[in-house]
Amino acid sequence: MAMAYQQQELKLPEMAEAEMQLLRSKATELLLREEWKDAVFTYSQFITVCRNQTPTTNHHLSKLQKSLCLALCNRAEARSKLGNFEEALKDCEEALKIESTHFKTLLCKGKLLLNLNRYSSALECFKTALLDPQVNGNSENLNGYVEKCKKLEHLSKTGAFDLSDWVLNGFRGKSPDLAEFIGPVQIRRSGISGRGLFATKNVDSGTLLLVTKAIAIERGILPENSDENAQLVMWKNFIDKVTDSATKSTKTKNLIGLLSSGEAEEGLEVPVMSVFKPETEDQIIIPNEMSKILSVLDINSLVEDAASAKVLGKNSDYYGVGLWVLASFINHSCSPNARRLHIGDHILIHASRDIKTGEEITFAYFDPLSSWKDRKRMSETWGFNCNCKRCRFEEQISDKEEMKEIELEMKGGNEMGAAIYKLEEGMRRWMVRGKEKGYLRASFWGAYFEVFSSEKAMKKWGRRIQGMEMVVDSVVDAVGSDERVVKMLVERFKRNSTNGGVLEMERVLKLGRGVYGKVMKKQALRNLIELGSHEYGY
Ligand SMILES: C[S@@+](CC[C@H](N)C(=O)[O-])C[C@H]1O[C@@H](n2cnc3c(N)ncnc32)[C@H](O)[C@@H]1O
Repeated sequence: MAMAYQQQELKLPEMAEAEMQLLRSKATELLLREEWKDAVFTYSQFITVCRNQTPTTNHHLSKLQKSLCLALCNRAEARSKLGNFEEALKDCEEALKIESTHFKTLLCKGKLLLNLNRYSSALECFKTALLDPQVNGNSENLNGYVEKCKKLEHLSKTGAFDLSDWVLNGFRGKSPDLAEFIGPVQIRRSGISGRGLFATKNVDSGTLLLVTKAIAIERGILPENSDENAQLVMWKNFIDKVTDSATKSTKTKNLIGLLSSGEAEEGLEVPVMSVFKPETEDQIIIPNEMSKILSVLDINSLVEDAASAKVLGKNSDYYGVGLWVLASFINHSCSPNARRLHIGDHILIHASRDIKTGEEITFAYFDPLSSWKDRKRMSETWGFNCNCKRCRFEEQISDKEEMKEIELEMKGGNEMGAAIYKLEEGMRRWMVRGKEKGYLRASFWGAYFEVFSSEKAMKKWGRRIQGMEMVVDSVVDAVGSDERVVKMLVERFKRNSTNGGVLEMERVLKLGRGVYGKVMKKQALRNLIELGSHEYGY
């Protein structure tokens, strides 16, 4: 009996060693074959066997630790390929506890942190890795990462993005480096509904307010005649993606837990801005609200190619739906002061006109250049009744008999010049002043556009209606910059290029900054405006 025990004692480490050897080869092969799930499973088995070993000598201990460190690092690699960044990060941290300068782990951890937008921590990792003597062959690659981290960290602090080269290259080549950025904004309780985003300082049109990466996006090409089924499939895939991200990351789950599900918004917590910063450790503790995920997505998902949005670098059949957490705190207004730009998985929100400290930042969930009745219908589809200043004013005025006649005339496709003339006259008699004129003109923008772009109509009505520049100014004052308004100015600019061209171009560029943001130089902006002017028409 004693003999058998002794034999077993002697054999145990060897058996374990053999088992480890087997698991190691299997896991390496799976890793090479990019079978990430199975690789994670096999490395986990290896790690358990390795941890259960009792080292017999110091040499044995050091051998076991080396094996454990490498296995943790490889499991991290496989987990990161599966998008399981948090778990992968934990593996890296454990591996680095064993060997604080393990080159491969430092590289893996750096890339993970970069993916999680934690630029300064990623930079630390890459810098430490650079100190490794075995770096030689890899130094160029590593220096590239160091530079990228420095650049992104700078961008995340300053918001000094420049998309000029990419735009000027016709969106070809490498897409621009984008970092998460929180500008002069703060979440507060809103007079519109629940919480909203507010400006913490005066900003002018085009100023970048925030840049944030999507939790998940589902994209596809949806031709105009595609059936509802195709949209439903996309929506289901999108829900799966969000759920998957939330399952893999506690932070993501907690952030989603902050979002409104459309009910009892007044009672919702007002989060501090630091929870949205990628470097902030997980600090929100919220009960698991995943059961509400469907309504949260219903209320907060954004379609990339919607009103108040531009998608850069994609074709026109393209359709994408996504969830951007911080942008989800922005309420709707029919008289909005911000717009969004979609580039890759990032959303960039910028002021579409000048905004004052303390003012709520809003964008339009649906087209602000549409009539009050159409907007009312769209806001009901969204599940709320828009009660913004513009809607309140237009609701009142919609009772006037004359207004009803004007609407009918415009709908009937009658002479738009006559209808506009009637509207302008009406506004004079009803003593409509200031911004309110812009509200009504924005509501009937299609008609103004038709008249201002037709030489025949202008010959007949031009003298009797307000000048185009005044109309443009008042519309921009009411709803912020819009590419359709810019388009009209561009066309006029082309017609009158010999007459005051420079000033007009400056004006177009100013409005262009409201549409695309101050994220590119003049020439690139000009190109975009030119592209935009081919895109829209009535
Ligand atoms: C994306 S969330 C905006 C942030 C939300 N207020 C919160 O507290 O989380 C969209 C929801 O906000 C509310 N909302 C946004 N704009 C509104 C408006 N103009 N009027 C009324 N409710 C609005 C609606 O409940 C809508 O479903």
